[in-house]
Amino acid sequence: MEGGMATLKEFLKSDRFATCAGVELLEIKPGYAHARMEVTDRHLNGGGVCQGGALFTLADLAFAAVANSRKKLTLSVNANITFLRPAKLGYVYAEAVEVFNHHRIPFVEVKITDEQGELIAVFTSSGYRKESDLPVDALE
Ligand SMILES: CC(C)(COP(=O)(O)OP(=O)(O)OC[C@H]1O[C@@H](n2cnc3c(N)ncnc32)[C@H](O)[C@@H]1OP(=O)(O)O)[C@@H](O)C(=O)NCCC(=O)NCCSC(=O)Cc1ccccc1
Repeated sequence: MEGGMATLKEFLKSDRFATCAGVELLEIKPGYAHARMEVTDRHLNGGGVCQGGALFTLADLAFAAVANSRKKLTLSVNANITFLRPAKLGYVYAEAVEVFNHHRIPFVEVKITDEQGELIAVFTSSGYRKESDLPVDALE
């Protein structure tokens, strides 16, 4: 990011691993974020379904968006994912909600669904919110 102030969406584009995996942030509001990723051939594991780490990466960026939507730098200190159904080729969506907006240790839940709206995975994470302000002036 050049010249200081930008949006949180632009700030998070510097997460090149997630960007390379095809993760796109669709919406960020205070306490809420929506993201998607297209599952392509390169996301598949040996079993022919979307690799778990790819789904984790989608959830991780959605976590980053919602946890940082308060404009204070917030990093994940633990994360858990439960895979409920296999994801096949096509879009998967992540809806992230800050369930507990604690000033220091917020808690976030991310639900991943497929194009049919079927629940694919649930990710939960606690963040650590630092005092430092993010160099952003808007969310999107
Ligand atoms: C940021 C912070 C959590 C805190 O930093 P500071 O404020 O400088 O403070 P300090 O490090 O001194 O810690 C204070 C105290 O807390 C303790 N403690 C720490 N963790 C734990 C624990 N899990 N469990 C128990 N205790 C823990 C620590 O030992 C210390 O204890 P002490 O006072 O000596 O007794 C730092 O430890 C860190 O970077 N951790 C790795 C986070 C990371 O890499 N996450 C993944 C990537 S981010 C992501 O996924 C999303 C994203 C993307 C893009 C943008 C944004 C987000």
